[in-house]
Amino acid sequence: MRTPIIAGNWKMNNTISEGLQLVGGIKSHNLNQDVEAVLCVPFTIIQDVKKAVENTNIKLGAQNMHWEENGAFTGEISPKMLKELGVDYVIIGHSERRQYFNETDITVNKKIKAAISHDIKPIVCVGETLEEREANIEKDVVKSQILKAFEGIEEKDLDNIVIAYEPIWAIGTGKTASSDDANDMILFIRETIGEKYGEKKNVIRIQYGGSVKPSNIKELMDKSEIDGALVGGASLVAQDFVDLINF
Ligand SMILES: O=C[C@H](O)COP(=O)(O)O
Repeated sequence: MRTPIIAGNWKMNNTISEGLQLVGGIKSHNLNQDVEAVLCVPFTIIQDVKKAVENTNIKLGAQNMHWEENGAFTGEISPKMLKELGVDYVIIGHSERRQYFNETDITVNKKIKAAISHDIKPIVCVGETLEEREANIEKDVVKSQILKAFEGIEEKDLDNIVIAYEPIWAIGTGKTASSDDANDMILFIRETIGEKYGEKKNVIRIQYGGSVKPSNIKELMDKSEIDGALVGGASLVAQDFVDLINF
């Protein structure tokens, strides 16, 4: 039985005061304790959100990190720094990082290894573009992303890795993949993991992401292979995020 995990990705939104107001709104509701709730917040708010979620079951995440512990990498944040702040999760390889910041399958792989070695759980993002889906190569694309991301990753680490399948055409567009299409691709990802790791495929949690909102969460979560959601826009509204956790 895989524990459902719903993670909010605030992206580049919320100052400290705005973020604390949002967390306050979320905390003022009862949250389903059987669902793991994660807030992936900007680096500038991590310390404050950490304090704000103390004594709750809400977990803390970052949205990116470098793979080295320290060094001459101006503007970067290391896994060691995140660990010191008490971060539980880190998003790796989000399509916006791949698209705008030259994130590659190679850097994704290095970052996953660095996260694991610092005891931070990576949320590894994969997904195809609209052009790739229209060319019917979406499964080839996603399989290649998965195999490259998991190069050199040991079977024992799969318990602590989450995959997020996010078709790029569904991110922030209001277009959601149908729950059947999302489930079909997530099953395919699970089978791909199975080819490499055997029965461990049944342990790894795989989320769907892309225009997830209170009105479609239940249909997605009812699918056999979908273990949760990585949520952008709807995670910025306290009531919506609460409704997602309490689907
Ligand atoms: O990380 C979250 C995804 O990019 C989805 O964003 P969205 O829910 O705004 O479509």
